[in-house]
Amino acid sequence: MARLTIESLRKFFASTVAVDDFSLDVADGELVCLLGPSGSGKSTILRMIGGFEQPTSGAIRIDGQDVGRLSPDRRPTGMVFQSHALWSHMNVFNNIAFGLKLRHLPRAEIRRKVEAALELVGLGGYGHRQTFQLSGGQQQRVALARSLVLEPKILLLDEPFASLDQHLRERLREEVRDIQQRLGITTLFVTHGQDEALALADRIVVLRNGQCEQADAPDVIYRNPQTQFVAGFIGQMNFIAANVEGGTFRHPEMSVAIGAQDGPAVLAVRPEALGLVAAEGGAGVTVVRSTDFGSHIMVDVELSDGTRLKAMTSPAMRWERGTRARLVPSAYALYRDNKLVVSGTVGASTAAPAFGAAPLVV
Ligand SMILES: Nc1ncnc2c1ncn2[C@@H]1O[C@H](COP(=O)(O)OP(=O)(O)OP(=O)(O)O)[C@@H](O)[C@H]1O
Repeated sequence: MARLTIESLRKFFASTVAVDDFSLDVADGELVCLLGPSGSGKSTILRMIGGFEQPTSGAIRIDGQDVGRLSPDRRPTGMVFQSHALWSHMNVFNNIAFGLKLRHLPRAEIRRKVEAALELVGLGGYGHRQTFQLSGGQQQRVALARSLVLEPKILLLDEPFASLDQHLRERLREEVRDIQQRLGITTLFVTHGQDEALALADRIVVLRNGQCEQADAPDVIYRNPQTQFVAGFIGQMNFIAANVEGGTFRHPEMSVAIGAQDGPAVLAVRPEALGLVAAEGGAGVTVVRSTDFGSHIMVDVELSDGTRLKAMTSPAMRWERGTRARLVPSAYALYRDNKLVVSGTVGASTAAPAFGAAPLVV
């Protein structure tokens, strides 16, 4: 087990700022997911930790030791890439044994460690296979075993399952979580997939333009997003732009007493916190689509200004296209210039936003 500390990391590629003043502390045995859109700097951060890219500035410490000047093979890190890059001229055993042979371990010990690693990734008895005889998922398992057999202090996973189909990806991520917990290995996992991050992580770091937007436990990221970007990036979110006037967010179809300063703002409401009631006399919003997911129905509605929103309703209610409805939000967050101003539940008094203290946006 090991602790990873990243201090003010920066990486420029000519005029491109890939990583911009990024700091992070990862505790012993913690699994942190780096999540963000394409080009937000996730892989570059991982590659700098693994030693495959030199930082422009900043420090990377593992258990307090600055590893910045060490080559990848001298760092206590193991990295698994999206493309497994197994050596095709070697069988599975030799692929996994390669790093141990470089360390000149006795043959019996190499055999014991390789077999243990194969068992760990569910490939016991596959040592003699050639890599082309393996499925994509099995090849990624070998890549994982090849890293784990070297007993790294820090495991770095760069979208390791991105090339696999959804079903296999879900299965392998459960297995990785299981192995990671059994070994208690400190892990950084890069992913595009919010579901993957929500399912796997002890903590999610949401990146944007090389900077950290928010680093928190998955439930906090989902329920209490501190920026409009995070609110829109994780899960489904409705955004409505309007003015706050006299302490009330005023949109023709949705007014919420909000206790924020007057001025333009964006109200965010999750579909599960947006209720619909039938509107009388042609007032309200218009139902444009209703999709039955079995456990719930997702109703798309259109506001008078053309804004489309999603409301999650119970299967007991049917909403035909063209029906008029009134919006009843139960929880919201208000953002201004990307920053959270206030969040709350409708009808309850609104509190100043503070981690843990602010009402949840559900
Ligand atoms: N070797 C390189 N040379 C020049 N620019 C690079 C290089 N590697 C990355 N970049 C740039 O740095 C930025 C961050 O890239 P990075 O690959 O870290 O993003 P990412 O979040 O991992 O993206 P993706 O999800 O698409 O893999 C991007 O603008 C990218 O074009």
